[in-house]
Amino acid sequence: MFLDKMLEKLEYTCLQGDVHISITELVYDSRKAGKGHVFVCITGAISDGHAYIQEVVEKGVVAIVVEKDVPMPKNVTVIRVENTRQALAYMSAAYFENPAERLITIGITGTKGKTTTSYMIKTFLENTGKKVGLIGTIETIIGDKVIPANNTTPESYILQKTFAQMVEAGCECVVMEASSQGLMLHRMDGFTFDYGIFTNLEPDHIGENEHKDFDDYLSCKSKLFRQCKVGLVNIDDSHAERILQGHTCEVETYGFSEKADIRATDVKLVHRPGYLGIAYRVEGLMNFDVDMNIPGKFNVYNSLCAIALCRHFEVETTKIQKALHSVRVKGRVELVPVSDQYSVMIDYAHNAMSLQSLLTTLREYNPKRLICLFGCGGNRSRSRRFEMGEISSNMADLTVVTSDNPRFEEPQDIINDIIEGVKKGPGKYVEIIDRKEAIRYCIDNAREGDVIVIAGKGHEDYQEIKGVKYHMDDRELVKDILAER
Ligand SMILES: CC(=O)N[C@H]1[C@@H](OP(=O)(O)OP(=O)(O)OC[C@H]2O[C@@H](n3ccc(=O)[nH]c3=O)[C@H](O)[C@@H]2O)O[C@H](CO)[C@@H](O)[C@@H]1O[C@H](C)C(=O)N[C@@H](C)C(=O)N[C@H](CCC(=O)O)C(=O)O
Ligand SMILES: Nc1ncnc2c1ncn2[C@@H]1O[C@H](COP(=O)(O)OP(=O)(O)OP(=O)(O)O)[C@@H](O)[C@H]1O
Ligand SMILES: N[C@H](CCC[C@H](N)C(=O)O)C(=O)O
Ligand SMILES: [Mg+2]
Repeated sequence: MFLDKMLEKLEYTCLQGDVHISITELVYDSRKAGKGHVFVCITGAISDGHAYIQEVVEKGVVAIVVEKDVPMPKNVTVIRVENTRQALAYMSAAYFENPAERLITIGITGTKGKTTTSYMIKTFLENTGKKVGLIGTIETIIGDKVIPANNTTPESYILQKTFAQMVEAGCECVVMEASSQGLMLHRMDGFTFDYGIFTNLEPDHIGENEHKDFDDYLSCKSKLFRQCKVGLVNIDDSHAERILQGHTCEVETYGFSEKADIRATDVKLVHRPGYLGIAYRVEGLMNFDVDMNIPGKFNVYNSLCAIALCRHFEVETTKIQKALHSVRVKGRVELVPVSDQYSVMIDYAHNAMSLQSLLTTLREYNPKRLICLFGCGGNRSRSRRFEMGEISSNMADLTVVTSDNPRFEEPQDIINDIIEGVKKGPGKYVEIIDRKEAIRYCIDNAREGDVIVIAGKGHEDYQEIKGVKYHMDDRELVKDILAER
């Protein structure tokens, strides 16, 4: 492909050389650069692509794209843009021949519920015979191919490449999570979503390398509604109006509010031994009953917005009802069969909002005791630790503080932060740094009627320590502990 074709939709200045040159590959990592490539210099969180110009020129790169002043390398085209991440997105879309235009694209943003909703939508749409690709926190699914995820929303080049592979695999639709960082870092620039979904908003992802404050977080999420054709918005969320500020899409609303286009009413918790579920009625633009065998009031929101979306695809009501009865998402309110006497649940709640909503909804099922085990990730928003500690202390009968992914921090330091939060509330707590031993403690001390929540790691099958991911899966830990008893 010619460089000028890749730059077509971008504003740029050619500082040196010719733009009508043939390019063999688009790269943004010097380690992958080679002859005939164009290299886009990204200013990253850890390193700066502009520092590798000499290296890539020696490897035979014919053009570079920069956003900073750099010494001019010889015999190479140099393109200057305002923002190289944005340039990478536009160039990637062009390089893969705008695959998003050949897919129905559905993007979901919000603090919580994105992953759950995306699987519900995929399941519903597949019931109409459509082939649906998925991109999110757990994995990317392209037809029969499943690739574990690195990021919830991948870098633009990977995203566009994935879209192209989906088109190739015969997918008609793609449902994806649009993370706030993904929106902030221009990973989804260069195409328009057919549908944008807003689940909810609470402060999160605020801190070093993440968002500078709540306004920035909110404004990144709102970007989706200037980049989609139809927006489906949770009208009950107090931030809905701000999320829609400056929107350019058609808007449809869902929620419990009388004003919502699609409403949930008559919510009933379903509690049978070894079974926690929820039932409700859909009203407004659609009318039917729903009975789900996954728990949690928040799953009313998740399923309601998936239903609202499916209305646009004319999915038959009976198919939605059937799909909802069987839908399950790995590591999201996932019940592990352990005992008839008590319940063990693996969940991905790893911030204040999710833990609060999780524990609130589990309380409603009237467990004898609610036991909450969790740790917090290192090198992530520190405020999560104090907040989660306090919430658990206020809402659980017993909090078991342990390790999550410490990354480059000391596990004990993270635990100390959590305990500072726990101490603000009235709850009892124990501290067991080793995650397996902490789970063992919960199981050894379980009593009839208890609900034990193992929170924070959900689908993850690793524990990340100092840059290395060691195999660890909460499901396997539970199984091993039971076998060792
Ligand atoms: C902190 C952060 O956001 N890191 C992400 C980011 O890294 P970065 O671009 O800052 O990379 P960097 O290492 O500083 O390097 C800068 C540039 O120099 C280049 N480089 C680097 C070294 C070298 O030798 N040569 C070279 O050319 C790199 O290729 C890059 O282009 O860009 C990478 C590629 O897109 C991401 O994989 C990586 O995500 C890491 C894994 C991450 O954990 N990110 C989190 C914060 C994140 O994005 N989370 C959101 C939301 C999660 C959710 O709540 O669901 C997500 O969407 O995943
Ligand atoms: N609509 C919701 N509102 C509040 N909490 C929710 C909602 N849906 C799920 N949760 C809680 O949040 C956790 C994460 O849910 P899910 O993975 O669907 O959200 P997400 O938006 O994809 O999160 P992440 O950004 O971490 O990937 C669940 O395990 C559950 O505890
Ligand atoms: N996508 C989230 C995942 C956090 C999950 C938790 N287990 C942790 O490691 O902090 C993040 O990167 O902030
Ligand atoms: Mg997710």
